[in-house]
Amino acid sequence: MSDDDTYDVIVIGAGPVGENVADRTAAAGLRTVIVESELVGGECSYWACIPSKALLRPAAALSGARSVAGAREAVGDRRVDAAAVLARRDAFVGDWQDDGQVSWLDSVGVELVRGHGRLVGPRRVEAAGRTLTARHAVVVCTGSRAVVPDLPGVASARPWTSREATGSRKVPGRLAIVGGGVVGAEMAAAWSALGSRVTLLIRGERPLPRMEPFAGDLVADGLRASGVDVRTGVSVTAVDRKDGPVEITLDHGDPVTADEVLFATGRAPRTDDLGLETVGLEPGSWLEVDDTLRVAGVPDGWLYCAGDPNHRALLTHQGKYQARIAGAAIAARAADRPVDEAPWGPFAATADHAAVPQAVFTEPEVAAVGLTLAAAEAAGHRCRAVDYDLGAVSGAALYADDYRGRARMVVDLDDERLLGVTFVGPGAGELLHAATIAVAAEVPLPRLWHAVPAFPTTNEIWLRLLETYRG
Ligand SMILES: Cc1cc2nc3c(=O)[nH]c(=O)nc-3n(C[C@H](O)[C@H](O)[C@H](O)COP(=O)(O)OP(=O)(O)OC[C@H]3O[C@@H](n4cnc5c(N)ncnc54)[C@H](O)[C@@H]3O)c2cc1C
Ligand SMILES: NC(=O)c1ccc[n+]([C@@H]2O[C@H](COP(=O)([O-])OP(=O)(O)OC[C@H]3O[C@@H](n4cnc5c(N)ncnc54)[C@H](O)[C@@H]3O)[C@@H](O)[C@H]2O)c1
Repeated sequence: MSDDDTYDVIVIGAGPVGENVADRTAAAGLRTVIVESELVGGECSYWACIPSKALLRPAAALSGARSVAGAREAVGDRRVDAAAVLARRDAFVGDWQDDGQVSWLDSVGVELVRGHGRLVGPRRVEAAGRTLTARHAVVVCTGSRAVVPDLPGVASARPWTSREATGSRKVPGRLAIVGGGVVGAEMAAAWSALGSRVTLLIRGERPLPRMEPFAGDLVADGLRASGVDVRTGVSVTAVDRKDGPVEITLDHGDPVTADEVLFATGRAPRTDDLGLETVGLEPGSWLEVDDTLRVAGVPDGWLYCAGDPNHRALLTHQGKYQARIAGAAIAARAADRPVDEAPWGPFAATADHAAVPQAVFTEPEVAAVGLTLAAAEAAGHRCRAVDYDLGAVSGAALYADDYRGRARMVVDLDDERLLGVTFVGPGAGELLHAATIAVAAEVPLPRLWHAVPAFPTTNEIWLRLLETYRG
């Protein structure tokens, strides 16, 4: 082992989360190396958040124009220009080249090793033929991959996963999507707008099952209005592709024929080929962490995990938040400074439990933070849901003719603070951060009454919700 191979911190995986951990530890003066097997920037930059939103935005812009008389006449019933949308997506992913992100790593003083990283015992990582040793911490930031269910015929059907759904250079004539989670709903919206005839196959009652039920219902209405065949309560039993299209058999109802089938059926942690067994952990498992992001059950506390593989919240912004906390904790422990793990302190990822925001870029958009009513009740809170028609707010009516949307806040009746907020409607994503602040800061409702929303913005929904609560 040469001194060159000894670092203070080794980060495995250079997605947004790994990059942020490495940035923090390097900034704290710790010699940091990051190991990446594919592209620096990770799934988020090349096959997930960025390309999916680049595909969705042009259709939303067009709908935005179409929803306002005066602008509507200018755009008529034109569709998006698919070639231009795909070219814009390609630009956002830098044509799947990571030079820009590699230069950034260089600029913040983080060393890059290209190759697959694998633990080979406590504090040791093998990558690119080298054995790297960490003085203070190894951080697993390896993300997640799509799970395709093991159905008859699935392998030979060459299904799409989120990678092909965000990266395809061709618009399939007919696209079937299995799974009504966030990927399924967003990709149905994107490809339908690009010209595919989309069938969305959902085994539950509605899309977005983890959100408030009205959110899934409004999204299903929006998808249907844009031409998507949304089928609920159906399960795929087999898929079959010979040379041409793929045939999808359902447990009941007519089979579906499509040119491509996307499985948007959830994620698995990329921890299966990581050498976890060499440190007493189960390969392929989600890694349980404490609030400083240290992996449970590892003696001496040198192993951390941030982002998707700890299964707290599979979202880029939440993983980056964990990265900031983990980076601070690693730096403090390395310097023998005390690490106060109290909730909401600099070393505790408390928001993971109480205030995770998410925006879903369907039409209408869904924006939610904290608990749904059902989740709040299941957690034993004495609570009340306050609902309001978002379209009845002046700002919304000005924003779009016939604005359709709904808002809900879930109030904890014992201490009069917000447990969760959901907005559904055009542009709802941009309303979310005020709600995140109110939930994370536990702002008492009597004080929120003094936060006056500007007129006439859609944010006036806050006033209407509070008035409704007060009665
Ligand atoms: C279609 C889609 C759209 C999404 N849209 C959004 C969105 O709009 N907003 C949002 O917040 N979240 C979104 N997400 C979720 C988001 O992509 C993930 O939460 C995010 O990518 C997690 O970041 P990460 O750094 O943990 O992992 P990743 O981005 O997956 O990065 C992990 C990196 O680790 C590397 N790696 C893995 N194993 C090894 C190894 N053994 N050695 C070396 N390198 C390794 C990988 O190559 C990869 O580069 C979306 C997900 C999908 C699938
Ligand atoms: N805008 C965003 O924030 C955004 C966008 C996309 C993805 N993401 C994140 O990425 C993660 C992955 O998203 P996802 O949609 O792949 O996963 P998910 O777990 O959210 O949804 C998967 C859906 O597929 C269904 N499913 C599973 N197996 C099935 C089967 N055999 N047949 C039919 N349906 C089946 C599940 O019931 C679930 O509703 C999520 O945690 C999500 O939060 C976020």
